[in-house]
Amino acid sequence: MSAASVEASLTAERQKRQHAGPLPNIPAISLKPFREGAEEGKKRVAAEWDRACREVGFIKIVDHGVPKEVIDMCWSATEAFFERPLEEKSAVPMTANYPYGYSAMGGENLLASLDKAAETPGDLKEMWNVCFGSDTPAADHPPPRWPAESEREQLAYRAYDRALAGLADTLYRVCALALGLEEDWFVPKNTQHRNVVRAIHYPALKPPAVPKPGQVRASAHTDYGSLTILRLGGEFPGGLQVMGATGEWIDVSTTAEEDAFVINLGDLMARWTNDRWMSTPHQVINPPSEVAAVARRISIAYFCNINMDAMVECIPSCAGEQGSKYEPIAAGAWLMRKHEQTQKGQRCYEKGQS
Ligand SMILES: O=C(O)CCC(=O)C(=O)O
Ligand SMILES: [Fe+2]
Repeated sequence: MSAASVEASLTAERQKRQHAGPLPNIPAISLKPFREGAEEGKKRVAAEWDRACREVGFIKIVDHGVPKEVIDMCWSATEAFFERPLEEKSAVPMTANYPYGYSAMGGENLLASLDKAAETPGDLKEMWNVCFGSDTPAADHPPPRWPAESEREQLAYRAYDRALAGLADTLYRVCALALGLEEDWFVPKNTQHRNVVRAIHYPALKPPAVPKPGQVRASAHTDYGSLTILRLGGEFPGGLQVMGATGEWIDVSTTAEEDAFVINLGDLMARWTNDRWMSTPHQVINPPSEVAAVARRISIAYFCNINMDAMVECIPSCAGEQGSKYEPIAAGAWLMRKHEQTQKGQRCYEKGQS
């Protein structure tokens, strides 16, 4: 993908945002009134959520109800995982057919998910992905694969997955009310969900490991699924940036004290809502060179993916006067095509396919 075509695709995203006024930062929403259950509080949260999804597509949530111990356990299991020798991590590789497991430094190029031929170098990160699935998984759901002697990681990730699946359920309920649907509208779409815990390690950049021209920690992209729930680390500058209303990049970080998750919407949600809500471009930039040799960063993303065979077609309350803008698509087919695009050396999609 040439620099010009990257710019063109990001410009299109910027144009979509022109209707919204510039916002100084991403909005923050407390889930407390929703979790308390009173109708009035739920409605208020849903209205804030709708506005944030229409104008920004990125939201900080606080009072989310996920126990701190569960987050801390997953965090320390993640640090321990990335300290394993490369052979142990590589024992469970991410492949074209298994979109989970371990992906080594440079193994993914997120920019490639926006177009068909990204020629920039792979992203400066390694990743560990686990998909536990729902309590009633599809028959073809692959059981999670683990490296040897990983009981601690397995327990910590399992607990995190459970807690985040619960949070995802709450967020889908907020989405449903925000779209004028019955609160449990998304429940049947998630009976066989494929939510993924993705731990990401962006190592410190010590010479000779310095970025190649154009190489960044996570290249500009939009997420593919419905909702992403991010837990951010990183006490150093050089982190997540989100495209704001007028196309500028906004730095997004969280502090330990605020105990927030950062939520963003993915392409399927934008499509489902007929672009009422945004799947916002974002990236992770490199740390400034003065601190690059020590500035390691970890984040844990939780990608909420609905049932693979669920059809995504314009939600009735989003059709408006113009009607549906997109053809219905199966969620799984969409996700797998995106995954294949980003795997280095596995560009098995047809050229010319959109
Ligand atoms: O690490 C982060 O802060 C964001 C990662 C991300 O956007 C992704 O993996 O899709
Ligand atoms: Fe992302």
